[in-house]
Amino acid sequence: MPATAAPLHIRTDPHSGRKYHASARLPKGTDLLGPCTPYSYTIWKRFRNEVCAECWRYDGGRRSFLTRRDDEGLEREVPTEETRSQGHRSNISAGLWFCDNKCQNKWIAREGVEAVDLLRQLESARQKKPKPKPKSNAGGEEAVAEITQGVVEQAWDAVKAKEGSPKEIRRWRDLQLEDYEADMARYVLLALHRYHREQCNRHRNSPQPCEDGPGSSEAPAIQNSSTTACGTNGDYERSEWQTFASLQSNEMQLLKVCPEILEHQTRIYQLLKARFGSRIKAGSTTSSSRSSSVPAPTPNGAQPPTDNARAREDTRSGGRDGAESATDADASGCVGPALADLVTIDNVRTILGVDPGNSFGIWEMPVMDESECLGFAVYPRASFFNHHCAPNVQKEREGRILRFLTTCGVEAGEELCISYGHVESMDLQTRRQELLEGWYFECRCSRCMAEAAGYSRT
Ligand SMILES: C[S@@+](CC[C@H](N)C(=O)[O-])C[C@H]1O[C@@H](n2cnc3c(N)ncnc32)[C@H](O)[C@@H]1O
Repeated sequence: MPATAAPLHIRTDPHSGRKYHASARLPKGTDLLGPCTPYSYTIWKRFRNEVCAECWRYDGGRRSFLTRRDDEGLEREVPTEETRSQGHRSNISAGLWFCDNKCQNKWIAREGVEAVDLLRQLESARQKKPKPKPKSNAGGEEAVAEITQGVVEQAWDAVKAKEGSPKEIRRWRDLQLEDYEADMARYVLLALHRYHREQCNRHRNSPQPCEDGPGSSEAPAIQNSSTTACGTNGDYERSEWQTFASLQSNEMQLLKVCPEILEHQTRIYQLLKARFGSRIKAGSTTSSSRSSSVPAPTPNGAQPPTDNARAREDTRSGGRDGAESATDADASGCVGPALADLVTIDNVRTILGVDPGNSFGIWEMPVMDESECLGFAVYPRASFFNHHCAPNVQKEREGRILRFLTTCGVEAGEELCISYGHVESMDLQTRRQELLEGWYFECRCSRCMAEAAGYSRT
């Protein structure tokens, strides 16, 4: 195999979707994707003060190694009137703790310093005291309403119908999110912010909308054998959003099991829309477009396209409902579509729908039965690995980086699979049940198929 050839490629199967296969014979220990970094993540509130936001170090609850907080110690511009009016308050923490300034600088270099302000604004909407849970009925079990696709669409249509109303936007801006909602809202906001930065970089690097790139086809091209498939440096040059948004949505599967999450999801959207996605200013009665009527020049001096020339992008390449993209400079100096344009119901549903079934738990290391789950993260290209109950690939976490290594020699054409959970030692029925409940699919790996065929003959 030539040194630059990709060790794996994607094939699609009618039963289990996209999956990786070996492009050539691979020895044990082959690094399949290179170092993968997450597109977005969240650390649960409970662990926020005990985990480094960059390297995810966790020391059993001790926090003496965490010496930096948010953007503390960094030279920052004084917040503008605009950021202040949007809720920036210096006494509100963004909920980021770092081992040291190295970790802090790394996080800020990747996410952008404005991400700290965004998280601060979000944290100001976190409920200070959790509301007492409503008392359950006599049997102790809450009645769970049946949920259908129609019910879900109706709920979102009702939200959509109200989002043009300044009165509703003012009400949504004042929503106080429960911890689960605020933690999920952080994951959504970081994904939107990253997508925004990708868009800005594309505009900066090419004035024409970019049609190609590794994520634009259904099966992303894996360019290089071991160093850049997931990428650490060039992440923003290629549109990883397209890969992220193409991941299988498990929205309905999750809501069928936990119907109460629908209300959490709509509240998350309402808050994000009101605080980050609305052109309606608090106190105004009309919806206005981007405030400046004079478009800012692009960095190369050219005038950006006028409103009429604004490109409408397809949703899978720019949001499922095709957010209209503005191309003037925003408050952070970013040239390209505004973050506000990306806060759409379809984008938020896409992001929330990707978590169940695709995200990787951030487990306390070394992973043992009693390890804490500190949060979760989505690594778009890594999510194309299918599950096998006798996997030939194992994942290794080093800080926030995941690597995928073959555990044995693999023949050309053979499928490359990881294990989604610790199900290998269970019997067929228990394994299948676990995977159905935790990951929403009936396992059709060769081990399960062979065992099932054996059982059906006896
Ligand atoms: C993380 S995704 C893997 C990528 C997925 N195949 C795709 O096309 O996006 C998990 C989904 O892949 C499918 N899948 C993964 N492993 C499978 C297996 N062993 N048997 C059946 N379906 C599987 C299921 O639909 C599952 O919900």
